[in-house]
Amino acid sequence: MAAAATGPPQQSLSFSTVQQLQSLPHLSDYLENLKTLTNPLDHNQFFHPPDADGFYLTPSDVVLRQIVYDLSSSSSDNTAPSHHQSYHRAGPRKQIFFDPDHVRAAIVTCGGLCPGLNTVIRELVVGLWDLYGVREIFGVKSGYRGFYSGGEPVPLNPKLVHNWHKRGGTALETSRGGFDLDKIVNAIQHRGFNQIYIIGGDGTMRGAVKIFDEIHRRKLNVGVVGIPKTVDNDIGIIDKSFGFQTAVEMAQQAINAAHVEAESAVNGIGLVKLMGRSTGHIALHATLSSRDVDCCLVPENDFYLEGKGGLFEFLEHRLKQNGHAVLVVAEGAGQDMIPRTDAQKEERDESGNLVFLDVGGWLKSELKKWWYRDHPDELFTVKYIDPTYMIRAVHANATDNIYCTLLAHSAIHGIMAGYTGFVPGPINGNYAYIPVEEVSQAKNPVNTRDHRWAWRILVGWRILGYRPLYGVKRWAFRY
Ligand SMILES: Nc1ncnc2c1ncn2[C@@H]1O[C@H](COP(=O)(O)OP(=O)(O)OP(=O)(O)O)[C@@H](O)[C@H]1O
Ligand SMILES: O=P(O)(O)OC[C@H]1O[C@](O)(CO)[C@@H](O)[C@@H]1O
Ligand SMILES: [Mg+2]
Repeated sequence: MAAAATGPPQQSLSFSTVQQLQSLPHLSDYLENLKTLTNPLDHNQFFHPPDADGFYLTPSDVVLRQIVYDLSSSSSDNTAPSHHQSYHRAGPRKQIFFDPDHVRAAIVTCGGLCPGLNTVIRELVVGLWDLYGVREIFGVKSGYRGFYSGGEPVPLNPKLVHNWHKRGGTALETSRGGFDLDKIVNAIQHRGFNQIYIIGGDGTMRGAVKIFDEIHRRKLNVGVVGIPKTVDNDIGIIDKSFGFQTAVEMAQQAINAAHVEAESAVNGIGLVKLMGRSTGHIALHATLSSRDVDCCLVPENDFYLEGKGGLFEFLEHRLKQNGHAVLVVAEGAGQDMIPRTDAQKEERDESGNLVFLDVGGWLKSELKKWWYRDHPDELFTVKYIDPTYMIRAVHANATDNIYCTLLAHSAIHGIMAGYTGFVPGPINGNYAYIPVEEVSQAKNPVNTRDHRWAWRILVGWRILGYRPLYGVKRWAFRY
């Protein structure tokens, strides 16, 4: 192609990056003489395509982790080993390592709720049943503790779960805490489970690593797969977690209400608190998609209230300019600024997560103090909306439902093929198998530094005062 008449000078650049294939644990790593069978999909009239060779995946089918490179740079982050990694592609294999007649699958959900949990459970059941002919599928009730306490696992079948994708929550129930490794693995052995599907967030994945390690140590013929669930979208490597988009969509209702309330008052502020313990993805995406939000506070960026570049100065400006303002805050933002008693400093939930204080309630009271101190004679209103569980206690939207289905089926194909200690997930749009240990350590903060996300950085910069005070609406349109 001819070089453009104007524009940057063209350089000849070469691209030779060696991709390291991330090894994936397999039952044959520690068990000898495992029998293999031909995949029953071979005889499935709906699945078996004319070109069977192209249908099944082999170990040479990989997904690249890094697809964006700076070809002119040899010393940039692009050379970091993690960016050169590739992962096995998810999907059915020609040979399977489990006889479907001998599979006893267990499904468990742990941690907080997330839209799509029931869809994943449903699709695990339907997929195991219809694709592979598995008939012994059990739901473990109430999280990790359900393996060893609280009654018998529930037998599951397609008829029972047929409409579960239309229900929020988890029909298997969930809980925090109760992780007792020995009791869990003893129960797995005692009940004869040989495929364990563990659906949960970062804490759950750390537990899954321990279960996988213990099963490995005991040399059990048991496959373990983690299915990452986090409404906060705080799990790394994968593109995003299921339920996140649904939550962002649900948050719009709260933002709309805050906007209406703010607009309808003199010097009105609509304040919305959204979930996000350590990451501000929900707050940020809800902000940017709404176009009604003036300021978004996320845990990844510190902010301050008073003085030049502080939140109050920004709001003062917006109220003068626009008569009202909408503020969105992620629950994990500003936690260091809220006064805590000694008891509150120590308070943790059953899983050991620090219990957060209500940043929304605190901000509301600080805003009022500020306004009436500086403007004693002017009207002012703060309407605080905390939709908390309303954004996650719903069923998944259409996009998340498809995502959950692909995740569940990827998990089944992987475990039937003998892989274990892995997580299925989309990387750059393609489903891959990632070692659960790697996923359990990978975080996914909002990237406030990368130039590709300049529009995001502005959200924080504006508050810190490095930029003129512009609303998100205006900046978001520019990019
Ligand atoms: N380091 C760990 N080792 C073993 N088990 C853990 C660990 N961290 C958490 N768990 C267990 O995992 C389960 C879920 O953990 P947690 O309550 O932190 O939720 P999560 O999986 O992080 O989900 P989310 O935070 O998205 O709601 C609990 O049963 C908890 O005891
Ligand atoms: O009140 P629960 O059920 O412990 O869950 C609240 C937490 O769970 C999450 O939804 C997911 O970690 C967080 O955003 C929130 O802090
Ligand atoms: Mg968590």
